[in-house]
Amino acid sequence: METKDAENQTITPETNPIAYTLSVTTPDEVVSVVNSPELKPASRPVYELTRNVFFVGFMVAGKTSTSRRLARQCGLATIDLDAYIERRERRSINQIFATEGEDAFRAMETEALAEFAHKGPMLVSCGGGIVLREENREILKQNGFVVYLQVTAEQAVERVSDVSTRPLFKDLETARKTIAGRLPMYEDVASVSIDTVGKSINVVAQEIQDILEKEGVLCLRQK
Ligand SMILES: Nc1ncnc2c1ncn2[C@@H]1O[C@H](COP(=O)(O)OP(=O)(O)O)[C@@H](O)[C@H]1O
Ligand SMILES: O=C(O)C1=C[C@@H](OP(=O)(O)O)[C@@H](O)[C@H](O)C1
Ligand SMILES: [Mg+2]
Repeated sequence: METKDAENQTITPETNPIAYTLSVTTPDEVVSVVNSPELKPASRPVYELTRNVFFVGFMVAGKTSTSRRLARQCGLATIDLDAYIERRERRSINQIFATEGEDAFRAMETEALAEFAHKGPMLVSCGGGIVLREENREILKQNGFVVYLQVTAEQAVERVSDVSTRPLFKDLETARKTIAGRLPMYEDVASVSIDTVGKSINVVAQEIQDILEKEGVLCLRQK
């Protein structure tokens, strides 16, 4: 499938490796893009990861946007599990929920997580419900550094512009209950927790970069 950027130019591994990794349809593609000898010097990654970094947290915490921002500022590969599932299935998350139900989606989510856990290291933004399955929590804990982005139900409602793309996002009361119910699971997997309330995506991304460098998860590339 051909991918275009904001100027409607075709994105290839050579022209824009970071954007390209957002749209792969097989896990092996990410590895070949990032390690491609064809990359122009200007496109080569500046930093490298020593481990995967998984982003978890409730819907609209900023997992997708923050991991993309960090990928761009550090020159890292990133994959969004929801976007990957949508491209591979050629259907939206909403359509998958509507036609096959949540259990079928959760099975696809586990499969995608397990695939990417061993293709990195890379930034992996997960869907908000990734922590629901114990199997997933084990994969997260054993295969990388887990960044838990915290958000309140009030802030989530303020941020969410279009609930129709998130079948499980209903209203403030449901968001409160879901966050409370998932909290122990997010805390169980978290290597670090970051409060995102009142902070911009750029500020959160910089905070994460500083933590990853301090923890030795993110290093300047040697060559
Ligand atoms: N820290 C933030 N400050 C303001 N808006 C944010 C922040 N993080 C995310 N958003 C906005 O919230 C919406 C959902 O963000 P997204 O990254 O898709 O969240 P998630 O992947 O956690 O569901 C987007 O419109 C995004 O611009
Ligand atoms: O919290 C959840 O159960 C879900 C979160 C969504 O991802 P985001 O957290 O990126 O919105 C998406 O995976 C699906 O709609 C289910
Ligand atoms: Mg997301």
